[in-house]
Amino acid sequence: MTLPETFGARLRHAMDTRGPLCVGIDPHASLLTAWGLNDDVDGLERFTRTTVEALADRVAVLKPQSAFFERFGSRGIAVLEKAVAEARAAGALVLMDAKRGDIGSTMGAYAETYLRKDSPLFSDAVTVSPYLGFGSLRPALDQAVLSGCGVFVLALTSNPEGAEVQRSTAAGGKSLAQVMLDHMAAENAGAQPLGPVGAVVGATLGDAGVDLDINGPLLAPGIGAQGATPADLPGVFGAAVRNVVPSVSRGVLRHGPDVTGLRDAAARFADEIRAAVASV
Ligand SMILES: O=C(O)c1cc(=O)[nH]c(=O)n1[C@@H]1O[C@H](COP(=O)(O)O)[C@@H](O)[C@H]1O
Repeated sequence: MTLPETFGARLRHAMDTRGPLCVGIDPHASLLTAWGLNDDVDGLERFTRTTVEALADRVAVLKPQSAFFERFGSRGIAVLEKAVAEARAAGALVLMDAKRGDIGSTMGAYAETYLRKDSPLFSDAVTVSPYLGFGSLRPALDQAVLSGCGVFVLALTSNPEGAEVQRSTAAGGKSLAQVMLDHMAAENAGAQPLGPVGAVVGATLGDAGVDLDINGPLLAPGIGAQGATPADLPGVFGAAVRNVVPSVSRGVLRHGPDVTGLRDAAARFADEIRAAVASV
């Protein structure tokens, strides 16, 4: 059996050719209203279609946040399925932001949902939580490699409450987040140009204060609405900034529904990110 091209290779190519920006598709009720849409499935569908049409042919990654679709039940999931397929067809990598985490046998079902090629929600990568134990993620890690997909594992999240858990000291004296990052580095060892396991590290954190040398991508949410800026990236990530995929949701989406407004906002973030990375 020949394995598909790796996620790391596909992501690196997308970052090199399109720039590393990830735009999140987060159809908040308040954004639907601001776009002149109803907070219903039709509004969700128009919001999502407009965002995909505006951005899927130019940004490296689109990251739909599953909760905003799930809240409309099966019809919302249908909108999500269509968006994933259309975004991928237009050349964007789709990172499904589902933040799944469960015991390993259930994690296998999540892995099939997002990472098995014949699934209606098949995506290029998915976000997961390792805080049921890194080993509980094994089915997702294995399925990702089989499908040429990625898994983004929460390490240090952008919300202030995260530190209580993630900065706590694990057996052996390291922070819990560092233990998880060490597992990710082990998964990615030897992969070229990047391994399939990414870490999620908030751009809001100041100096991350952990070893981010995991040979994998680093998703950096928190830019825009949560207060971080692209100029903060070198301070948080240091030399690892070249592997960072900075992520913005509301900071771009608030410029819709005008397609040009969305594209210009994404281009401004992309320019600021390029300048910040070049400064390191
Ligand atoms: O995994 C994520 O994407 C994520 C991790 C994290 O630590 N913080 C974080 O904000 N996110 C997600 O990133 C998006 C941030 O949205 P904005 O604050 O509007 O840019 C939301 O969909 C969050 O769920």
